[in-house]
Amino acid sequence: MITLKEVWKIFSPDPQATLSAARQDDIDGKTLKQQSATIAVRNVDLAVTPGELLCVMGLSGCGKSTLIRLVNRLLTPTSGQVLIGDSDIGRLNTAQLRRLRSQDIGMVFQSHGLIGHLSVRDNVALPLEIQRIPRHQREDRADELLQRTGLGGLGDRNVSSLSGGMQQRVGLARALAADPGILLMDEPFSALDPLIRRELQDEFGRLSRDLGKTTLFITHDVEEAFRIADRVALMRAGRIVQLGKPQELVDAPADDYVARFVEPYRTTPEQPPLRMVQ
Ligand SMILES: Nc1ncnc2c1ncn2[C@@H]1O[C@H](COP(=O)(O)OP(=O)(O)OP(=O)(O)O)[C@@H](O)[C@H]1O
Repeated sequence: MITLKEVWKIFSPDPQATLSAARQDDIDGKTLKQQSATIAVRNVDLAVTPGELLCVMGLSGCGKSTLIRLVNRLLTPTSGQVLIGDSDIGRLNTAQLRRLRSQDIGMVFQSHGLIGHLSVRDNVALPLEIQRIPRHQREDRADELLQRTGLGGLGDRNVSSLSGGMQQRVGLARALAADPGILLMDEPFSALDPLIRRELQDEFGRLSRDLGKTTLFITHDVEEAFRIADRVALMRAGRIVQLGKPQELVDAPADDYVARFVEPYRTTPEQPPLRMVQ
């Protein structure tokens, strides 16, 4: 459903020159710095299968946000291909790209980008308004989604009067409004306090599966990834160092870095397995 093939994203005054040096392993960190170059995504292959919830996790600066922005073509790869279904999104024209973003992909970010002076219902219905769906139809759809996301009856409220957790629910309802097959979630729950965050993680995991969405979910939080993901990809310095089910990373970490990341989930005879490890 979402496929990345040998994708590189390089921020540099001369990305192609940096790319050819990096491909030959002919550039070190010091030179990159001197050239003000960053290899944000380094030769990534990744396939998110239909209906799967795949978490990309890693520390700050490892390339997670760059990766997700390549999937909705907010960024274009320096090299490589991004496919949605069979379609290479690098080849879409402006109208096709607009359709992809408004109908095929729903997005939720940490800063949800809701429109403060609109009601909750109008915020959720916005993607449908852009598609010129008649008012009563889009309001019915918004109310249905508000119900599903635990906000039933709040449609008339001003969105800025809601708590952070509730606003994130509105962002999710809005992302679902056009019934996209794909959800892109970039640290959607990071700003919330731990209790609300866990509640939303559980609800989101259920909802995403019930609705059969294909989800790419970015997080720096291993606990979050292990709680909701079917599979996780651990990124380090632009590379995916391991991709697998949470338990596979725990049982067979690819290297010391992965082992350190999943350390809290390794079991010892005194320590029973944690519930969230699937
Ligand atoms: N537009 C840009 N121009 C130059 N460098 C960039 C740009 N965007 C990202 N980078 C660099 O690319 C690398 C990866 O950044 P990215 O934001 O993808 O990481 P991240 O894992 O999402 O981090 P965070 O969790 O802090 O957002 C970082 O070194 C960042 O400074």
